[in-house]
Amino acid sequence: MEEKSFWQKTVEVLNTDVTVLAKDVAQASKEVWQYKLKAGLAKTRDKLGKELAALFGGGQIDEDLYEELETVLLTADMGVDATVHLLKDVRQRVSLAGLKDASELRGALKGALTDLIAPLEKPLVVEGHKPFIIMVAGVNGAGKTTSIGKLAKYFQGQGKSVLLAAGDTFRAAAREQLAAWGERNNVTVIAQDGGDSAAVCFDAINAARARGIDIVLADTAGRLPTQLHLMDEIAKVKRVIAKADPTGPHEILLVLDANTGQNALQQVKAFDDALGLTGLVLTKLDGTAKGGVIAGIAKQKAIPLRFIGVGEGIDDLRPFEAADYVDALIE
Ligand SMILES: Nc1nc2c(ncn2[C@@H]2O[C@H](COP(=O)(O)OP(=O)(O)OP(=O)(O)O)[C@@H](O)[C@H]2O)c(=O)[nH]1
Repeated sequence: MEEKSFWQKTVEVLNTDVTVLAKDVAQASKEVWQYKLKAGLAKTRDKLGKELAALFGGGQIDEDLYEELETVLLTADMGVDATVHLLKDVRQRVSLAGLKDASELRGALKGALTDLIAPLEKPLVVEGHKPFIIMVAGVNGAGKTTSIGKLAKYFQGQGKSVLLAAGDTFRAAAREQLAAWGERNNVTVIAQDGGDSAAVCFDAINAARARGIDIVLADTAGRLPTQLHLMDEIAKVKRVIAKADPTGPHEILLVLDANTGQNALQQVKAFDDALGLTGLVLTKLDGTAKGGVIAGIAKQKAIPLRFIGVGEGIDDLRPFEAADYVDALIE
């Protein structure tokens, strides 16, 4: 074999160092996120954790214990269906493993909850279309505009170029919020004074195509599922996007505020009926003790939970990972 030159050896060493460094950075970033997730879920964990600690403190597993567990899960906003499902699963685990002591229920519950919410863990892959068009919907104040800013930063971090469509033409402040954010981060924002949402999205897609942009993030105005004319209007936005690109939109995200608890389930159903959702974003998990709502969502219909938000900071939105979530929720 030919002897390697000095430069070949040097390049090899440098490459190894860069790989090791990249791994260190990725690991550190994951640890920071796990810490944030834990801190963010503190309110839910404090409530749930204290109640579970009292239950799992000791003694025998009996019917009274199951009843108390049922109450704890319901008050953590898991909802009736998810609670019934979890209790059944926990009972099965107890009988299969021959568990007797209450302290052993913790592991059984964690296993059952992880299995229930695991189908929601499907990260968004923004490949296959250029531009990849992501339409963002939700009720007023759910965190749509803020999440779009965070997502733009997240995708830029993956080396993608991003263009924002200020499709929330109803709230002038939303357009300004997006424009200011775009300016700070060197991201083009397509907006119109008083224009309609569908027209802004149409223009944005054409602009993105002309500029060779990878991803279009389209904001829309907040609306309640009961405002039927506004639900019709958002269905029109989707149809107009498909006129600009017959393959789009490639992702239709519903942004949900975790504080709404069980009400989130109705929002998912109504927006799914109107738009055919492909993904969810759950924001403000940091401000609520209702983090259990994820279980309710999973039980109703496992629409992928693409991202969860645990704060107002630009890096406080990340892909959802079921096991991390359960670890942060139940110690
Ligand atoms: N604590 C916390 N606050 C958040 C999070 N995500 C968004 N917010 C805050 O929620 C508030 C509303 O966010 P917006 O992004 O303006 O909501 P929107 O859905 O665009 O609102 P409309 O345009 O009125 O429909 C802002 O003050 C955000 O900073 C989160 O994960 N945690």
